[in-house]
Amino acid sequence: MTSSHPLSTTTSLASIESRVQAASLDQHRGYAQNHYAEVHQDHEPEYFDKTMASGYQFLREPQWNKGLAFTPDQRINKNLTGLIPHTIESYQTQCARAMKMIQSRPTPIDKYLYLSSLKAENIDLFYRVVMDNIRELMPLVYTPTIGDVCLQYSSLYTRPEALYISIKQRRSIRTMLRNWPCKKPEICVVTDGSRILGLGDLGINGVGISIGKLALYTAAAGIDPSKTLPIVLDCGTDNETNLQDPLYLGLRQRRVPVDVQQEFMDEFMDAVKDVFPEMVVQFEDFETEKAFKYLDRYRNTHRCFNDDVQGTGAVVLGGYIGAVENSGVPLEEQRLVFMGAGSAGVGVAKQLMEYYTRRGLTTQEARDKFWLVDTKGLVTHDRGDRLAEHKKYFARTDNRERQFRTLEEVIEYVKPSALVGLTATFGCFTEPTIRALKWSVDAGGAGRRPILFPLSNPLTKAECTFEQAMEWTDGQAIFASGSPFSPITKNTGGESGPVTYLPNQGNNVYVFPGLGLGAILAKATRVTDEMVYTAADALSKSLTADELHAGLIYPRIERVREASLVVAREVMKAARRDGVSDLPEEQWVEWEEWGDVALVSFIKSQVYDPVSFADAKGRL
Ligand SMILES: NC(=O)C1=CN([C@@H]2O[C@H](COP(=O)(O)OP(=O)(O)OC[C@H]3O[C@@H](n4cnc5c(N)ncnc54)[C@H](OP(=O)(O)O)[C@@H]3O)[C@@H](O)[C@H]2O)C=CC1
Ligand SMILES: CC(=O)C(=O)O
Ligand SMILES: [Mg+2]
Repeated sequence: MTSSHPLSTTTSLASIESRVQAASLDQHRGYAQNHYAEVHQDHEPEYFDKTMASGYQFLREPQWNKGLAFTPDQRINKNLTGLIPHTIESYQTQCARAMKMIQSRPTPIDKYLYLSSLKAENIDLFYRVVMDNIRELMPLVYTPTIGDVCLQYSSLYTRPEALYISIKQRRSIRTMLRNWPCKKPEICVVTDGSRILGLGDLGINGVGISIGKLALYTAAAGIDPSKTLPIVLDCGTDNETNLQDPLYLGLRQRRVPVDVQQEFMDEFMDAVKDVFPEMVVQFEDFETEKAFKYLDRYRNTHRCFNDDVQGTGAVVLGGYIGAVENSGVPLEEQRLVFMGAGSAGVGVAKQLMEYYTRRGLTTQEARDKFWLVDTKGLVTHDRGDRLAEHKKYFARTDNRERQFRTLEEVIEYVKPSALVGLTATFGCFTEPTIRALKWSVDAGGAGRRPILFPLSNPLTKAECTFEQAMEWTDGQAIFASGSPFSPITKNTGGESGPVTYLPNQGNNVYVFPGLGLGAILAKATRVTDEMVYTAADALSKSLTADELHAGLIYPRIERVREASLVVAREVMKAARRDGVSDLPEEQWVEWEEWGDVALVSFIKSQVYDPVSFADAKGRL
C-alpha cells in the first residue's frame, strides 16, 4: 500500500462527513467532488519496502500476510513473535477454518463479506480457499451474489478496492492511475456501471463487477492479483434508487450525454496508454450503444476487448460446438432463435456466424441461420421502427406478409433447433415456447435434442430455470445458463433407477481469463478477432473424455483453470499468427521446437499460485 493511496482521500471525506448532519451530506459531497477535480499531484506515490517492514506493518499487508503459516524463522526475522498465536498452521487448516466460517454465515452477502475481509487481510489464503472450493465459492465472488453486492455496494462499502474515477476528476486521470499501488498492472476491468449484469444502471455501485471479474482472472487463470486493476468510471446514474440513497457513493447527477462521456472515455484511454502502456483493458457492462462504440473506437489503437460482446460470443460458440454434436441436428440444419438483440445477443450471433463461414457457408447462408427477437418482436428491416445500428446486420425480411411480435410466433414460424436468451428478463422462455422448441426439433427425426441457452445473469434474470427446461423437454434439452444451477436427480420409475441431469454454465468466465492471460503473455499489441475466435475453438476442445461422456459442453468448473490455460496457449499462438505478439521471434521458434510442451511450461511458470504450506517454508 502507498502512503498516498486513495484511502487517504477517502479518510478525509469520512472525517468531513462525520462532522455534518445527514441533511447537509449532499452539499459536502458536491464540494468534495469539485475539489477533487482540481487536485493534481505531480509526485510519485511512496511504497512500503517489504524488506524493511516488520511486525504489524508486515501482518497488515494482505500480499505479505501468511496468517498462521509463517515459519519460526520468518516470525523471528519479521518481529512477529507474540503478535500471532504460537501455533503454525498449514494453508489447508487455515482454509478449513475459512470454509467453516463461510458456511456458518446465513446469507450469500454475509458469506461474500467474510470472503472480502479475508481478501483484504491475506490474499494468498483468499485465493487458495476460492480455488480449492471454486464450485461453492464462485457463485459468491461472481454471479449471482455479485449482482446483489453491486445493488448494495454503497451500503456495504468499508474499504477501497478499485480506482473510482468520476467525470469531475477528468483532469487528474493520470494522477489517479499513478496512485494505484501497483506500478505495472497487467489487466484492468473497467465499467461505467450502466448495464451491470441484467440489473441495469447501477452507477458507481457497478464497480463490484470489475472487482469480481478480476478475482476470477486470478482464481481462474492465475494472473497475479497485484497486477489486476478494477476501475469504475462514474459518469452519473439514471438509477432513481441510487440518486435518492443518502449513502450512495457516486455522483448525484443524471448520466452525462453520450458525447460528453465519449470525450471522457478518450481521455481515459489515452491516460491508460500513457501510464500503463502494456496493460490489457477489458470493457465490462457498458450499455449497448457504448459497448459497441468503444470497442470499434479503441480496438485498433489499444490493447482492449469487450467481454460482453466478444467474451460472451466466444464462450457461447465454445459450448455451441459441443451442443451441436450432442443434439443430433447437423450443423447445416441448425436454425437459431435469439431472444435479445443487445451487445451480448449480437456479439454471440456474430461469433457463431464466423463458425459457420469457416465451415464453408457463405456470409449470406450463415446469416440466414439467425432470427433475432427484441422487445418489439422479430428484428426486421421493415417493421416500422428505426433500428439501432447494431441490429441492422441481422435484420431480416421475413415479415413481408406477416408480423412476428412474440417469441411464440417466431418459434412457430422458424421451427428452430436452438433458443438463446440474452434479454435480462426472468421467465421469458415460457412453457409454451420451450415445448414448441422441443416439438420443432422432434419433428426433424427421432433422437434429436433441442439446444436451450438461457444466458442472462444473475439467476433472477434467467430466461428459464434448469428445472423448467428439464420438465418441459422431458430431460432432452442441452442446457447452459449464465449463472449456475444445481444438477437435478429424477426418479423415472424405470429399471435403471434415478437419472441425474447436469446443467452447464455458459458464462464468459470460461473465456475472459484465458483470453486476457494469453494477450498479456504474448505481449499482444491488440486483441484481434482471430484471438477471440481461437479462444472459443480452444475452449470447445478443452473437455476431458469424462466430461464429454457425461454430456457436458463446458469443462466442469473445478477445471476452469486448466481450460483457461488451454485458451491462453491458443490465444498466444493466434496473436503470433496475426503479427500482434511483441515477443521476440526467436522465442517463438524455440517454443515451436518443443510443440506445446514448452509454451505450456512457460505459461505455468508465469502464473500465480497461492503458496502451499511447503512453499511457505521458503523465503518471504
Ligand atoms: N452468460 C454470460 O456470459 C453473459 C450474459 N449476459 C447477460 O445477457 C443479458 C443481456 O445483456 P446485454 O446484451 O449486454 O444487454 P442489452 O441491454 O444490450 O440487450 C438486451 C436485449 O434484450 C432485449 N429484451 C429485453 N427484454 C426483452 C423481452 N422481454 N423480450 C424480447 N427481448 C427483450 C432488448 O430489446 P430492445 O433492444 O428492444 O431493448 C435487447 O435487445 C444480461 O442479463 C447479461 O447479464 C451478458 C454477457 C455475458
Ligand atoms: C457475465 C457477464 O459478463 C454479464 O452477465 O454481463
Ligand atoms: Mg458483463
